[in-house]
Amino acid sequence: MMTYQFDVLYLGSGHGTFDGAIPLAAKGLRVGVIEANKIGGTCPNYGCNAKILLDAPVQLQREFERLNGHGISGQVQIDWAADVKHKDMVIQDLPAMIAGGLREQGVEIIHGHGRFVDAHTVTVDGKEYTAEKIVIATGLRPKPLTIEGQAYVHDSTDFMALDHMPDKLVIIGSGYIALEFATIANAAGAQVTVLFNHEAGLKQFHQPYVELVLSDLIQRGVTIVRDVKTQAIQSQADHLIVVTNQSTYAADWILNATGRIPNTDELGLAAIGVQTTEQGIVVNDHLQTTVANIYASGDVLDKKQPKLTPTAIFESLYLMRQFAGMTDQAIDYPVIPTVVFTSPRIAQAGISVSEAQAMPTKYEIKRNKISDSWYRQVTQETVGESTLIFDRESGHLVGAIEVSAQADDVINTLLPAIEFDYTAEQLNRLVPLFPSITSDALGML
Ligand SMILES: Cc1cc2nc3c(=O)[nH]c(=O)nc-3n(C[C@H](O)[C@H](O)[C@H](O)COP(=O)(O)OP(=O)(O)OC[C@H]3O[C@@H](n4cnc5c(N)ncnc54)[C@H](O)[C@@H]3O)c2cc1C
Ligand SMILES: NC(=O)c1ccc[n+]([C@@H]2O[C@H](COP(=O)([O-])OP(=O)(O)OC[C@H]3O[C@@H](n4cnc5c(N)ncnc54)[C@H](O)[C@@H]3O)[C@@H](O)[C@H]2O)c1
Repeated sequence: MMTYQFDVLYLGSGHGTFDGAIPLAAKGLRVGVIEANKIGGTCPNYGCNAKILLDAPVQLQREFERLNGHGISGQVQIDWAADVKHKDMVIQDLPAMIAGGLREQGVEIIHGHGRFVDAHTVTVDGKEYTAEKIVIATGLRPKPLTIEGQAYVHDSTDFMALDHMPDKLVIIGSGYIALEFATIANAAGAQVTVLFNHEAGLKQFHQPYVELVLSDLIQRGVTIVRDVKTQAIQSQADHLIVVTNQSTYAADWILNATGRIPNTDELGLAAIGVQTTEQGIVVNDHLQTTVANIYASGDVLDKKQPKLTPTAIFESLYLMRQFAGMTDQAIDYPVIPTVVFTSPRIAQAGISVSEAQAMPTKYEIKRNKISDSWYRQVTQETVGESTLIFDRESGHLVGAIEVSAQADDVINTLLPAIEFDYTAEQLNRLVPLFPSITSDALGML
């Protein structure tokens, strides 16, 4: 019988890995993690944590704006350079903290780019590591633009490291990153133009709510250009020009936010028989690839679930339980909520409005204006709406969508009712703190 150095070896150290690798090693398994870049991967270093720190002053600015003249006065100015410094200060220790958590349980961390030699062997800088099971959790990277002048565009990581906010920012894209970063840059004083390649933005979100967010951004001076094809970037003496099929746009800085692609191409997967698609690694319902001892986790999967941190955490914990012999069941995904951190935000969970509209005999749709919620007057919140979807037969909540400053908190509050199919009796026994947004959110049921 072959003996391997590790029971489980992970490629990548993001949430698709470490949430599961730490408890797995704590159970006594020999675990290794190979990381080419910063420990912790995208979310802590260049994703969620970094982004939300830059968004916090925007939220404060908006709340101040709403309460201005209601007991406070003045203006909140964002000092971008100081804001970026604060972000760096808060996140700089996360890689060491995560590495510490891994090492404390005996996980060996190997720095470098891993590539398969065979189904049980990975090479890093010429040194080979063997494992009984290998988990590919290599995540995504920005999709490059394939146009003339592409070298002049930057990605989301570059944006969050900018030492000053450019005067004129052009953003190419219409998804999460395009609209969250347009919100932040506009609040920090940039003149922002966003180029959509379609008529609609944020296609996975309820479109009337997306339009509400877009009209708020337009009112604040953001230019949204729809259905436009970006053709080239040209460099002038002191600025850049974005050439499109509609017009040209001057820019000091250009953000490419046209999506992210899986890190599968430099792993040697084809040679060992691991099947991939353009969306990522093909797995079965046990997250097992087409090679029996190789698994995959997180954003790198070809999956229908949203490619988000909570999904990656759920998958890494599922694999931990499977490898530790705690389950042999297929992965059973819970309801995964999604939010776009614009201002106002849009958050949603469960059955969507379009799904409900397609089955009117099964689902009932109820709309609530946030002006019906007393608690919103605390911060003078006036822009917003929520849509709740109920199963007609049981009367239970099966979906919720909200656009408002506190949409993320409202959807988090309603999530257990959707996931655990709460009955009216169970809801009656939920006694939230009062006054609170939670109390108002549950009051809608
Ligand atoms: C700007 C931005 C904002 C985001 N905001 C949110 C948010 O608000 N909420 C949310 O839920 N999600 C957000 N996300 C998504 C979230 O970051 C990802 O879903 C999450 O990081 C996925 O974890 P992962 O472990 O699958 O991949 P990653 O965190 O990307 O980790 C993969 C790791 O693998 C390493 N790697 C790749 N190839 C190799 C190799 N051959 N050898 C060794 N190492 C390798 C990479 O260096 C990387 O560290 C955001 C993403 C971005 C880019
Ligand atoms: N709040 C959050 O949870 C959050 C925030 C940021 C990022 N993320 C994650 O990060 C990943 C990447 O986000 P993203 O915004 O880059 O991708 P995305 O897939 O959300 O959006 C990409 C957008 O770019 C558009 N596009 C594609 N090619 C284009 C072109 N040539 N010109 C103009 N537009 C083009 C697409 O139509 C799409 O709307 C996603 O997996 C997302 O889940 C999540």
